Amino acid sequence: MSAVDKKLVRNWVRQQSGPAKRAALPAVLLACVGTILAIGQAWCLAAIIDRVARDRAAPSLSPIGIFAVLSLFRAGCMIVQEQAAARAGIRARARLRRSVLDSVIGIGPALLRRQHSGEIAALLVDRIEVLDGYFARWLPASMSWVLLPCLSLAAIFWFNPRAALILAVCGALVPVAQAVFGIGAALASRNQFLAMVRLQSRFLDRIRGIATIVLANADGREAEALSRAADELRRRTMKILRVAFLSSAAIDIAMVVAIILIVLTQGHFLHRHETSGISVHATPDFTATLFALLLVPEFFAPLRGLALAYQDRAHAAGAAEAMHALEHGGDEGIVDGAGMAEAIGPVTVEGDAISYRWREDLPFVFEALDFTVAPGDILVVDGASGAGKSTLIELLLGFIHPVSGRILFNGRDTRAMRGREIARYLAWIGQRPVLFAGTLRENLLFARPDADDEALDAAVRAAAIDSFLPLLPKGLDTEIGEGGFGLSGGQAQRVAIARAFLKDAPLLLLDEPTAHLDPDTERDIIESLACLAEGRTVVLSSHSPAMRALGTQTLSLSHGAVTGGHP
Ligand SMILES: Nc1ncnc2c1ncn2[C@@H]1O[C@H](COP(=O)(O)OP(=O)(O)OP(=O)(O)O)[C@@H](O)[C@H]1O
Repeated sequence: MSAVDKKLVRNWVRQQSGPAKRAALPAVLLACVGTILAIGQAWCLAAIIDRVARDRAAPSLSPIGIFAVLSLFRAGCMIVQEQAAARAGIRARARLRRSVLDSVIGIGPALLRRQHSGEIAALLVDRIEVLDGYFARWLPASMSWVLLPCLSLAAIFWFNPRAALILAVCGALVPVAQAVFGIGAALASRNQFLAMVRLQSRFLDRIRGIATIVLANADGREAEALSRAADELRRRTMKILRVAFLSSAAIDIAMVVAIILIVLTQGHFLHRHETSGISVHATPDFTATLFALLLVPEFFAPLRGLALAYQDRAHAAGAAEAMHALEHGGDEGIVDGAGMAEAIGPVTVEGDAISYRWREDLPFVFEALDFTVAPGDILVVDGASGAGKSTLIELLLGFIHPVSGRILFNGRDTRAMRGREIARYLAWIGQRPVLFAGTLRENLLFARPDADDEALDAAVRAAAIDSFLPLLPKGLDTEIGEGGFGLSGGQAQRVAIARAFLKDAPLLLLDEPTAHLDPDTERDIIESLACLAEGRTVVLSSHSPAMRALGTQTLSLSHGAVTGGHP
């Protein structure tokens, strides 16, 4: 990562921390109350032991009663504190997931050209999930790791200044050790996450290509490669555990040293009794020393919490890096949301001197294309394989933008529209429609979830889905998609057509919709598509002569010229 990117990632973490810190404030306040209660508990316990050891008498009931009440309050405090921290984590993750999803949808399919789908899934699910630790543990710990030990230290200082000094010195060594181990933890955690994403992406790829692997007899080779990736993940996870162990051991050592020093410097209340072993020698320091010793774990607890949560911070930096990469390649040009509320009527689509190339080091796919498609027109995009037909359709979909020139919807530059607004104008049918795991009804309603039964029936009839509905075991409620009932290519294409009918958008983009169909099925599908195209603005790319016959004008990408006109 470049220095500029690192700075951007740091800024991102800071930005996220703002609202999350406010949400974590109740947890921090409750932690302060918990520490004050712990101080009271330590004092009661010291008083009880003092009375038993010094006076060899039964302890009085009042410190025991107070200790019990404080313990109850403290337990309640800890429960509420955990709940407050968890709530802050849930809110923050929901906000982040929403914003990442918005970015992913904003960039559209173009994202899949630069990032593996496994990586995107890992970001949306795993990376945001592990941020729970950042919001629920790291933020409260980082806000209170100085304050809470200071509260304990102040109480000890009041009764036992020498013990407070020892604790302050030992406590000060902990952040130094954490700084050393923290760098290692951040690096180890980042590497572990990268190894996990690599393993997930590999798995996803191989599952998708399972038929190719079996036919190529490559199962042994693939299993070996997967086992290597899994082993790398195991090694990196072990490294994280080692760093975490060392970091926790550093705190334990500081704590033990503090206890030994307090006992060595103030242990004169202990002496060996001639007959009964160790016994207590009454001194005025006894309660104060005991009080300090009892508070040592409390003093170190926030530092331990910070050390344990350090890994969560490292995860957050990794997530920030991934999210930054996502936002970095987003829709820079999409700015104004005007028009979102307006109803969408018929649309005239214009290409005004459009040029496009995929990357600066690649040649232009096409240059200075001009065309106008009015409502009722069907523009057939013509050109040999690789001439740029799908590229032009992607430009019209708004997933990519012209390098120069403009695409206008009713005279409005699409660059000035949000992705969601462009989406309202159009329906798109590609070569293979995506069927999600769910019922046929859910798949159809995907285009318009609020459609009523009447609209759904009309779309089902218009797309001739009713012709194969009786063959499905549960009609519209048959489970289809991944793991569900399989639909043929033609049936799946009908689902896409029905979705387009339901959406009722004025612009229809068709990218080789009959590419994989036999002539009979193609004829039926073309009939439905012709019906769908009526009165709409249509841009069509197809190698099929029957499909192209629907066109009212043709744009030849090899010559950059439009032929034909209104029918
Ligand atoms: N993501 C990409 N990155 C770089 N180049 C690309 C990318 N997608 C397409 N291209 C290139 O752009 C050119 C046009 O591709 P496109 O898919 O638009 O052609 P097409 O006319 O639709 O082809 P076909 O008829 O075979 O589907 C091709 O040279 C292709 O290699």
